[in-house]
Amino acid sequence: PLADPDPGYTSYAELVGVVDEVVAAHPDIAAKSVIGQSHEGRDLVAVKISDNVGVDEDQPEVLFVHAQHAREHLTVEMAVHLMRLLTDGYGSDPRVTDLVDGREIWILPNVNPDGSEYDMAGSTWRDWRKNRQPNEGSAALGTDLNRNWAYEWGCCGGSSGSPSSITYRGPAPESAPEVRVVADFVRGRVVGGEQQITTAIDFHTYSELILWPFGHTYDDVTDGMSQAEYDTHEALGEHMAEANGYTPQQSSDLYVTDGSINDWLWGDQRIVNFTYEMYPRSAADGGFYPPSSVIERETARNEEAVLRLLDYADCPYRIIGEEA
Ligand SMILES: NS(=O)(=O)N[C@@H](CCC(=O)O)C(=O)O
Ligand SMILES: [Zn+2]
Repeated sequence: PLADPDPGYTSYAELVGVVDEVVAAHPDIAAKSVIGQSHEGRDLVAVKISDNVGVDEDQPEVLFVHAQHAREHLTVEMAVHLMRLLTDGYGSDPRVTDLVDGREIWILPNVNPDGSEYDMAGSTWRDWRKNRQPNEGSAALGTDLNRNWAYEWGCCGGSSGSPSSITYRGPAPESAPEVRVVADFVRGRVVGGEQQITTAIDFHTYSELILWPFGHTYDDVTDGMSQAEYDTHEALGEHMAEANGYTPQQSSDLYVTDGSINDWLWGDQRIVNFTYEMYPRSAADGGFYPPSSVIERETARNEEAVLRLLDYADCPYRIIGEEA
């Protein structure tokens, strides 16, 4: 971009370059695929990391989603960090090697590239959150991707019907091409009638939280969430929070959301999943725009927590001593 509010953050072009570099350096365990396009036509990329990466092996799959919200740029840096952790560590770090051998890991490093690019195109940050899709009958642009998912969409006052709102849910579930593409990718991981993805993290900023479903209700246990399933989310959330110092809680303890990825991944696909709200804890420490000098520290901070999710990916219910 002509200007750049903080060159330490990774632009979309730089991100594609990093993906190509990682895949070229580790062709046996890393592969890039394009799963679709954003509204403005940018490729939505998926990086698969696993041994025999070109073969769909019968192994538990884990999904990492980054940058649903444009201004949350630290989440793209988290994706870059994870790509490097899981490839550079292979063959040298025994824990990383075992996890890459025994799982198929999918990193979607930026699912809202139009928004990310718009937010960093000027000499100052633009505070953009949504995608860049026009809204019929309105001058206001953008859908909030994290209100556009097709489980209990718009059910509960956890989103807005107004195109100008930053939590605009869109005119219909999956009306945002970026959501449709990612949802189709996840549905595509149902093989022989079974969803191969067992666990997932959707990265956001900020507040330093680990959130689990549901967001659309304050109830722990409800239709689609048994006590054992809730306890599994809570125990795994707490286990990860011990590693990174974030605060673990149900998503609706923060505020009610509807149409979020959390609720769809669990409610529709039965994927045990979490939203990470990364650094900082408060606006006083930079809010959505901490200086790029914190990137290394605040991405490395999540290594152990992510590895703990990968540990349990074969059977998340093991954490409460159950089979499934
Ligand atoms: N990253 S953020 O937008 O500040 N918070 C997320 C929280 C996600 C959730 O509660 O599930 C959101 O409102 O979509
Ligand atoms: Zn967010």
